[in-house]
Amino acid sequence: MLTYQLQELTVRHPGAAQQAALHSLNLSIAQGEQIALIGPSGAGKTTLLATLALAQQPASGSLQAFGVTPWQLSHSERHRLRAQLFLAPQTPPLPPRQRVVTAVLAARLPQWSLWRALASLFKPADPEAAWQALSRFNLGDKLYSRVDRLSGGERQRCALARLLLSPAQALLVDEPLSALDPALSSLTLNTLRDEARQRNATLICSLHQVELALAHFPRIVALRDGRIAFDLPREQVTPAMIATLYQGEVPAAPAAEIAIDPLAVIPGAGACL
Ligand SMILES: Nc1ncnc2c1ncn2[C@@H]1O[C@H](COP(=O)(O)OP(=O)(O)OP(=O)(O)O)[C@@H](O)[C@H]1O
Repeated sequence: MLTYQLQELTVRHPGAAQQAALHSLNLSIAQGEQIALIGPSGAGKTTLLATLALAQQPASGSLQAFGVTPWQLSHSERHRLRAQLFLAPQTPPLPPRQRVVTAVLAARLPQWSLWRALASLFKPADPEAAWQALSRFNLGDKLYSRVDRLSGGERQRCALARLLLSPAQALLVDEPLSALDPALSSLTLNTLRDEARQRNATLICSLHQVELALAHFPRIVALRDGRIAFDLPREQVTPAMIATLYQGEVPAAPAAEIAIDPLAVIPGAGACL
């Protein structure tokens, strides 16, 4: 079963009508796949994730999600389909004065009645579940903190804890590591991958850290200038391809790390999925 099928998909941002952010993409993604999206700044990674989350309507081409064509559905049918998708944006829009427990439990709002949702604002309905989700990102001690007292990295992990509580079957994560140190980066990617594997969800994660993309993800989709530069199993990604992808850009990873054989930094290469 396919989670996504894109054919000749072109996406333009409102106000940038002349310039497409994504040009004629063709992509098939099977249920349960784990994919890293890489590419230089402005390549189109966020736009692709927003399009897959049905937050951005394509200008042309076709997009199927879970076998249906979302933009041909009624508004309410598309809303129901969105419950199967979870987008964790780069900068999570968490209400600043809210407590972490409430912000995390908000992931369950679509499943709750209005009455239960309102009641949970005053007395969190299932703080134990929120604590467990936060603990998997090493953040259990922040359960009752206010969101605006969290650091940037803690906010990001708080948003990812929401993902664990959502029932989504496609997990779309935009640069989850930008504010995290190396140990937390690995913990975060491992937690996301374990969760996706356990529920057989599809995981698509954009990353600036090429070495972590190669170390954690079996399939690498590289974007440049809104086009797919390559779409390969990580074993087939060469240092030359990475160098070409980031040519003319300041790479996120130091040149020394990019210039080495990617397989050399992959613990148990080929063992994923
Ligand atoms: N809201 C917007 N309005 C107009 N153009 C936009 C908008 N958002 C992004 N773009 C443009 O679309 C293209 C793709 O941007 P996108 O944010 O998807 O790239 P990215 O690969 O995620 O970049 P980064 O790694 O810097 O986050 C860029 O040329 C960008 O300038």
